[in-house]
Amino acid sequence: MIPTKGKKKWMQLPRDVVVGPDVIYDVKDVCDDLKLREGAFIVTGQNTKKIAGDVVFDHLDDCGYEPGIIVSKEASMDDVKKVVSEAEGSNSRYLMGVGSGKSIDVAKLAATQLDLPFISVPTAASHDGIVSSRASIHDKGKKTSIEVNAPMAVIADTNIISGAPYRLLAAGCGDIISNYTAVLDWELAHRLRNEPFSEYAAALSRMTAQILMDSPEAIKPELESSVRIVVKALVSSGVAMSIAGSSRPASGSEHMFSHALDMLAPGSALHGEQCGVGTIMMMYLHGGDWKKIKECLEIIGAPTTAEELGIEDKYILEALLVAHEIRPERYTVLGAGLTPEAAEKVARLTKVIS
Ligand SMILES: NC(=O)C1=CN([C@@H]2O[C@H](COP(=O)(O)OP(=O)(O)OC[C@H]3O[C@@H](n4cnc5c(N)ncnc54)[C@H](OP(=O)(O)O)[C@@H]3O)[C@@H](O)[C@H]2O)C=CC1
Ligand SMILES: O=C(CO)COP(=O)(O)O
Ligand SMILES: [Zn+2]
Repeated sequence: MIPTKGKKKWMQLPRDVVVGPDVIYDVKDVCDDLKLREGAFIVTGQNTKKIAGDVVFDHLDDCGYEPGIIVSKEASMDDVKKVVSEAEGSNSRYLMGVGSGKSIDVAKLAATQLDLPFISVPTAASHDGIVSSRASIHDKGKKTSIEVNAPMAVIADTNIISGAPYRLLAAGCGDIISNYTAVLDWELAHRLRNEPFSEYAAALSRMTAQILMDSPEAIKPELESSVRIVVKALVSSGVAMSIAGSSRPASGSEHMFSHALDMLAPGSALHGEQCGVGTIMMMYLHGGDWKKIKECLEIIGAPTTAEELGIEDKYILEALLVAHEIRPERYTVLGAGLTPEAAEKVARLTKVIS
């Protein structure tokens, strides 16, 4: 991983970002460009194996690159260990995460532990983890966000991503829109706690959310152009995080709320969906235009209520109460925590709960 001590600034960015229809067949060219040939090890998911994992495997196999493949079921430390052991056993020289957020995170962390290059091949544009230098992994009953090496390349086939359930793309939009409150929280921490702040990272992150907010009607199901907009925005968010050297520009109080929900009501809603709903409420707390956020998510077709998330009201309220404890070192608008009355007020006023 990159050394970050002292005044040194070391930004880790992907070298190749390939976005477009059928770019999955460019995988060999990308590997060649990175001087990675034999010894690919593919980490894929149960559903995404057929959709993309096998395609990448066959393509590299036909080229004589002798790939290996493993199916990961969950983003857990156990799965990471399995991947590390199999990749070591087969003398793999680089890893590829081909699938959704789970497979990409497992491959990303395994590659970092093995000190091997990593290529991200997302089958859905559901959050900016497809390009970031973080991996969210379950360990000992808790989900932790771990710093890892950024992907050497991102190959986002817009045909494959258009074929994914629309819900995943709408979730990706929620993750992008959440940049607004993340940056507001960061500015607050800079003013109140003198936390280091990067104007460039903040501006890029805010602009990325703004582009989406300016034309939410451009995001529609099964439209290649919509996928292209969202993928580019997710890459841009990832770059903002790389410039900052942390997830600060894209993860604030709304992400803490989402992380709290992951613990209280696991498996109910997608990361980006929860972040979108969190953004509505955190924008209210910031005194900003939360109605515009809600309206934009509604146009896209992303959830804006507890019911649409499939989460009971009581978990929304509990998550609001514990969110500030998720990452105490990251100061946000939640400060030292909301009172139960304040939590209920924000959730009701924004119509997240009824
Ligand atoms: N590293 C980071 O910076 C970040 C990581 N995360 C983490 O990522 C994970 C969530 O990722 P997310 O992608 O939202 O959800 P999941 O990884 O849970 O994937 C959702 C489902 O969609 C399926 N799927 C994906 N692509 C397609 C497709 N093209 N067609 C049909 N089905 C498809 C997956 O299948 P399959 O079973 O094959 O995977 C899976 O069943 C969480 O663990 C979260 O903590 C979230 C944000 C940032
Ligand atoms: O999801 C992220 C940014 O969108 C990553 O943020 P975390 O550091 O909170 O995991
Ligand atoms: Zn996120």
